[in-house]
Amino acid sequence: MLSREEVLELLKEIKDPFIHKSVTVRDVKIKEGYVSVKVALAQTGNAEQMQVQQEIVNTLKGAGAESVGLRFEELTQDELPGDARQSNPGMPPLLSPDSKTTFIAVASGKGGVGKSTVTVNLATSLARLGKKVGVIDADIYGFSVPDMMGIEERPKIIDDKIHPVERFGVKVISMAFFVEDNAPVIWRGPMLGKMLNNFFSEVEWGELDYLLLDLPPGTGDVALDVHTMLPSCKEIIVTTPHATAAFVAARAGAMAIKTNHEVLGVVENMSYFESKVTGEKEYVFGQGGGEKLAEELSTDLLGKLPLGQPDMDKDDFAPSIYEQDHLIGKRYMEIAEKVIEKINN
Ligand SMILES: Nc1ncnc2c1ncn2[C@@H]1O[C@H](COP(=O)(O)OP(=O)(O)OP(=O)(O)O)[C@@H](O)[C@H]1O
Repeated sequence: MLSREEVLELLKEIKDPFIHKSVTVRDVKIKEGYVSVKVALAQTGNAEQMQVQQEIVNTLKGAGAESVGLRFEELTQDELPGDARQSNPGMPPLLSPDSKTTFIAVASGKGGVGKSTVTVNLATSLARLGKKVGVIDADIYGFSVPDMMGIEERPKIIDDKIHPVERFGVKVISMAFFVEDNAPVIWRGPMLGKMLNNFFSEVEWGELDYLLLDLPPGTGDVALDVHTMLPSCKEIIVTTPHATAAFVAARAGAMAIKTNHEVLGVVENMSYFESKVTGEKEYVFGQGGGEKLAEELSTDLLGKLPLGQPDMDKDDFAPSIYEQDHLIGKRYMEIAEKVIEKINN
């Protein structure tokens, strides 16, 4: 089994690509065959981080680690050599005023209401309608998009640019690509914004009609960063039909409105359960939340989605993507059409 000293010795061989010195190791934990390290780099959230990540995993596994957990943070300004301080990268083309991409943030008041499910299915439906679509999985506390879409590969790095993974015609970048082994990630406040900014500047998105962002639930740092970083972002708020859920979601909507983001509409998820045998609908989580929220935010209810799972026996299965001919898949197509219409008008 590797010792802490051996791990530190091995990591000395790995260089921080920006300052050309050994990477700064903040923490090493070893538990049986599992080695977890926390590393600080001059910059993160970019192609170079992914390369360092790969080097560390290969080195530690080569030396006998069974699995490797990695966490990254950035060196402080004081730790950086003078010439590396305060670099100002300028505005990425995707964010420039003549960018043709419409940003759509998908938000919710609380977790577990289906925000990520709505994001990936709306993205897939927009792609099915012939649009060029990207997704940023910015839900740092529960980056679930790759699993939901059945993505197993990692983005490729070509000429220092990260090329998103494409699935169902949707280009995907996820926080999950920047950690190994599902290690829990604890991001400090300012890093989140930087990471997001890098997702715009370091990723080769190509031309996009729509870029959807799966935000963390609630009205925390990342949600706020998105609001300030993307002044013309549109928003979709997801809620369940329960009155309390709608009440909490109203806060996310209020934040969008306060920062001048147009709320495209509300999606009510888990609206009811429909019996396949009798066709009877049961309103398991209550009723009326979506309507109430839409009214409160002076926007439209874009659709109501019943409870249901994708068909497991289909080809090209992904755990959370409904097929185009699935009852719920059809609902998503209708929502996607409404979204396009609302944006064009
Ligand atoms: N209409 C639905 N019918 C059945 N299950 C659903 C439906 N929508 C979502 N789910 C399931 O509910 C769970 C939560 O969904 P999801 O992860 O999309 O929520 P979330 O709001 O993004 O949560 P978090 O922010 O905590 O990641 C998942 O297991 C998902 O598969």
